Amino acid sequence: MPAVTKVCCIGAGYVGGPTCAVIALKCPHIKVTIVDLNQSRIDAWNSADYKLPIYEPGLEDVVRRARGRNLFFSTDIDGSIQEADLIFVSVNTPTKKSGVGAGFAADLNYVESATRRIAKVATSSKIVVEKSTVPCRTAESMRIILEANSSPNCRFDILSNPEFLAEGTAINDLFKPDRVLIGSLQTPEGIAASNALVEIYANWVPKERILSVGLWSSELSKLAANAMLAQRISSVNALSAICEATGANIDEVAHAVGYDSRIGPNFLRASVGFGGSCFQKDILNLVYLSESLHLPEVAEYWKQVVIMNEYQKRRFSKTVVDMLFNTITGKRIAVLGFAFKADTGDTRESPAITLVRDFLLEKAHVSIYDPQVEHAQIWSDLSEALPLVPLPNLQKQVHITSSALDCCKDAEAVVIATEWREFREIDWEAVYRGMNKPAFVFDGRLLVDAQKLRSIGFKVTVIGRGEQL
Ligand SMILES: NC(=O)C1=CN([C@@H]2O[C@H](COP(=O)(O)OP(=O)(O)OC[C@H]3O[C@@H](n4cnc5c(N)ncnc54)[C@H](O)[C@@H]3O)[C@@H](O)[C@H]2O)C=CC1
Ligand SMILES: O=C(O)[C@H]1O[C@H](OP(=O)(O)OP(=O)(O)OC[C@H]2O[C@@H](n3ccc(=O)[nH]c3=O)[C@H](O)[C@@H]2O)[C@H](O)[C@@H](O)[C@@H]1O
Repeated sequence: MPAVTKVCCIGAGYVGGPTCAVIALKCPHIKVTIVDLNQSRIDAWNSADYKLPIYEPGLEDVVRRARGRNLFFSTDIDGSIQEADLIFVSVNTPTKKSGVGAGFAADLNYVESATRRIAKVATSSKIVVEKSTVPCRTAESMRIILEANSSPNCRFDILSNPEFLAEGTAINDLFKPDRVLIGSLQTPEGIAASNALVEIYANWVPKERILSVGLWSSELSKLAANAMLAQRISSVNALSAICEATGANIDEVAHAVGYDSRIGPNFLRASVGFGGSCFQKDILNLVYLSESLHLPEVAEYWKQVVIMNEYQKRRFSKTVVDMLFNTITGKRIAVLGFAFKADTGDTRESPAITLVRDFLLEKAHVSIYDPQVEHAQIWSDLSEALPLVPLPNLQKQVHITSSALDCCKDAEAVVIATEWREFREIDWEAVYRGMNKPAFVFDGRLLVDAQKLRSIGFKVTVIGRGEQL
């Protein structure tokens, strides 16, 4: 099989954009075109002042170095498919909202329409790479669609190459991945296609970190990795509830447990709950897969990870109400952070949305500050979370500010929902002066120095710490 010289990536989102921008940077001999149906997203990727559609540390530098050289962003999907030797399908795979499997199964509509587009317009053979996270055996459906619709002189080899980057550290994760996973059919053609993709990554990833496996193992490994990561967080969050009830300290417990080299220290940070577009969706996907395979005990096991996460969010918002003398009606609650984690402007499944919704249902006034999230995104998320509340009513109850200090002014309580570093460094004495008394801080991210805040006068509650106030 000849070496790949032209790559197309369908889907210019959080994964397609950074992943293929890095491929372009590291492989100057390959032309990479990232395409999307969404014109405004492509315009943002092409913007002269590099106001890119996603915030990701280091991304702008990568795009500056490669864009116009061998990296292009376009809405000419057909043209880009036609010229490419290898096509990444990197479209969204959200949880289905209706029909069979609603609330659990992945909605494969976008994957299917991208696949059908490839089949329709391709005039030469292609390697088609599943980059999106998909249920096990999706590659089989893609193959059937491609073979049934393509012209006779086109051959399609399908690979699975799931992405493991985390938002906020995407560029570093892509530069130095723990591993690159490539799944293929174990036929001579499948292995040749896999080798062609290995050659691309080998431009910067050590070969021993590029793992070649079977197609179905690759698809399942991605769901498994996310499920096991989320499981760690739900485990530590379950323990945080025990800590609060017993006087133990979750930091100390996680540290002690993580010291065991078999367990390891990472991803044991108690929080107000995990968010992000993937953990919940991928676990629900695994639950659905298990149920479809008539494995109800396995399905129940994984479902519990999501149930625990919902419990943690509810538990936290209840603590706020309980501590504020069992009512927050008419009180102002300042929510610091709206993104699902620090260093991203992404709010998908952010725990902050659930917290704000809970506070609004308790008839509180809520101020929100996040250094990266667009105000329009916050309104859209809250409108979706409270579909029965018209936007003008929402706007009477919610106030979005452009600084942490403004956000906290006249509040009864500050709730830390995202671990932005700047929240640790704000002038807490000034915050205290501007608040109603008693002034409460609820730290859902183990971020602040509780003792220091207490010495200023705050009443501080930290997730997973037995000692309160
Ligand atoms: N966000 C993340 O950190 C990670 C996401 N993933 C997986 O990667 C996949 C993509 O996720 P994101 O990039 O976050 O989604 P996204 O929603 O940010 O981007 C997907 C893009 O695909 C475009 N699109 C959809 N159908 C199309 C079509 N037929 N033709 C052209 N463009 C089309 C959409 O307009 C959108 O811009 C998902 O399966 C996700 O589970 C995997 C690892 C990390
Ligand atoms: O498939 C995906 O989309 C990606 O999902 C996660 O990446 P991401 O969601 O971007 O971010 P994480 O750092 O994993 O954080 C997820 C959530 O868990 C929370 N978290 C993380 C770690 C921790 O110890 N505690 C904790 O509460 C974060 O605050 C955040 O809300 C995985 O880490 C990636 O490997 C994977 O590629």
